[in-house]
Amino acid sequence: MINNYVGKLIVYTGSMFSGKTTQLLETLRRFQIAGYSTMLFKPSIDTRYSISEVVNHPKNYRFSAVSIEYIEDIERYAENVQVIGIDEFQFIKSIFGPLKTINKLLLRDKTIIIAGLDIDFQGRPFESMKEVLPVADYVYKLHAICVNCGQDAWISHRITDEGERIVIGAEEKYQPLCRRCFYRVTQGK
Ligand SMILES: Nc1ncnc2c1ncn2[C@@H]1O[C@H](COP(=O)(O)OP(=O)(O)O)[C@@H](O)[C@H]1O
Ligand SMILES: Cc1cn([C@H]2C[C@H](O)[C@@H](COP(=O)(O)O)O2)c(=O)[nH]c1=O
Ligand SMILES: [Zn+2]
Repeated sequence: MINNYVGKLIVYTGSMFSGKTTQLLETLRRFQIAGYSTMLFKPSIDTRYSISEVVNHPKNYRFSAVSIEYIEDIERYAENVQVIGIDEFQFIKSIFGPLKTINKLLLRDKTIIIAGLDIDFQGRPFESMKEVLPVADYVYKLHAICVNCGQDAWISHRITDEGERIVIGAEEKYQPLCRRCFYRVTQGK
């Protein structure tokens, strides 16, 4: 097979439960079927469901993954890899800014598929996602279903009283809500 799909940046974003991880794993699987070598990375703080795998919420997709703290770590692992997946991109730290490494890898003809939250539980954009979204070749904004009204969800509403920005969890801590339901629930509007 001729592997001529190279050097593209693909981003899946949206709230929790919108299908970002499922799409990322399905896209990686398709590249594997097409004969490309792949490697998946995730932030080391994300220990939800599995330490050595990325697993989607319904647990019907799983994929072996390497835990990293910094985006710069990828260069060490991915020298001979054609397609790189990165889950929970919003939590991957960087020394020189995420674009430096991303651009370097793209210029080495590696295709990169990112899945990450666009905004946090208060609606503030995640900085690293703000950097990659405008420079991506393909951006897919996905939507969960608002658990209150069934519209497209916009935000991952935290239902515990934890105030820190990073709190790892799933449905026991977060609910996808549309904008209207979020403001009604949080500000009584
Ligand atoms: N409110 C919801 N809206 C849509 N999907 C939901 C919802 N709650 C649970 N799910 C499940 O979550 C899946 C998406 O999981 P996943 O791909 O891990 O999402 P993400 O990575 O965006 O959090 C859906 O296919 C569905 O089975
Ligand atoms: C909104 C929000 C989420 N998180 C955490 C919760 C989960 O562990 C991940 C998101 O996972 P998913 O695959 O997108 O469902 O992020 C957080 O720490 N802070 C937040 O504001
Ligand atoms: Zn709603």
